[in-house]
Amino acid sequence: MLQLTNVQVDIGLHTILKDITFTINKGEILALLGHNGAGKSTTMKAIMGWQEKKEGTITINQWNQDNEFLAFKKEIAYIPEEPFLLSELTVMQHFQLYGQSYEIPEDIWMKRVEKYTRLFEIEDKLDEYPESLSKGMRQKVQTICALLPDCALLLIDEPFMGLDVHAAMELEKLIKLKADRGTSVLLTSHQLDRVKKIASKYVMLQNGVVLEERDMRDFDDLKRRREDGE
Ligand SMILES: Nc1ncnc2c1ncn2[C@@H]1O[C@H](COP(=O)(O)OP(=O)(O)OP(=O)(O)O)[C@@H](O)[C@H]1O
Repeated sequence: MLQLTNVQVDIGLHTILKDITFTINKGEILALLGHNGAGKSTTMKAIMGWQEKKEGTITINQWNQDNEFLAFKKEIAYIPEEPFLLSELTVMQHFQLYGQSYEIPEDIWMKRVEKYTRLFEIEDKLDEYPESLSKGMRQKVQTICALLPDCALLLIDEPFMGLDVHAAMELEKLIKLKADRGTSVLLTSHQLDRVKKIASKYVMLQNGVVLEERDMRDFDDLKRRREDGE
């Protein structure tokens, strides 16, 4: 489904990502792990085309990012680390914008807006502008925008950060549901306990290179063996 091959990203004189190669299959949830500065957000931005790559290829299904960018982009919904909302649009207008951009049928769009605003407890904020929302509420709006369409790939940078306990639990369930219905999910998170519950695979980044790509089940075993010096 998503394939990164030998992706390199330079920022200024520095190589931030080097030879990044991994795959996510249809309906798979893959966690991108690593310390602060390992290159997780840069990988997400490179997939989105927000960060130019120097080398390598990124494809989703049959679409190559370099040659068919619009078709490629339409396959992705993205929740960035920092909410990215438009100050001149209300909450509802953001949902309408996503509905139109992703051509979601009106009845499905309506049902999802009702469901997600109820689950994330922001039904009473629909006419508000981003500046009057708390950071967590802005995060919820951004999250709902990305959950509205049925994209092939859902990219989520730190999905649970800033969300209250209830919203984080709902999001966890919704991510699993999306994956069960065929969406592939790439997420980054420092909340390992939560990630271990939902991801089936992980890619560990270190200083911009892939250290390992494995089943999530192997994570604790490998960590223990490393700590034991095996
Ligand atoms: N715009 C930029 N200009 C210069 N360096 C950058 C820029 N963006 C990222 N970097 C560098 O790229 C490296 C990877 O950053 P990135 O944000 O991808 O890490 P991360 O794994 O997402 O970290 P975190 O867990 O802290 O979110 C870091 O060394 C960072 O300083």
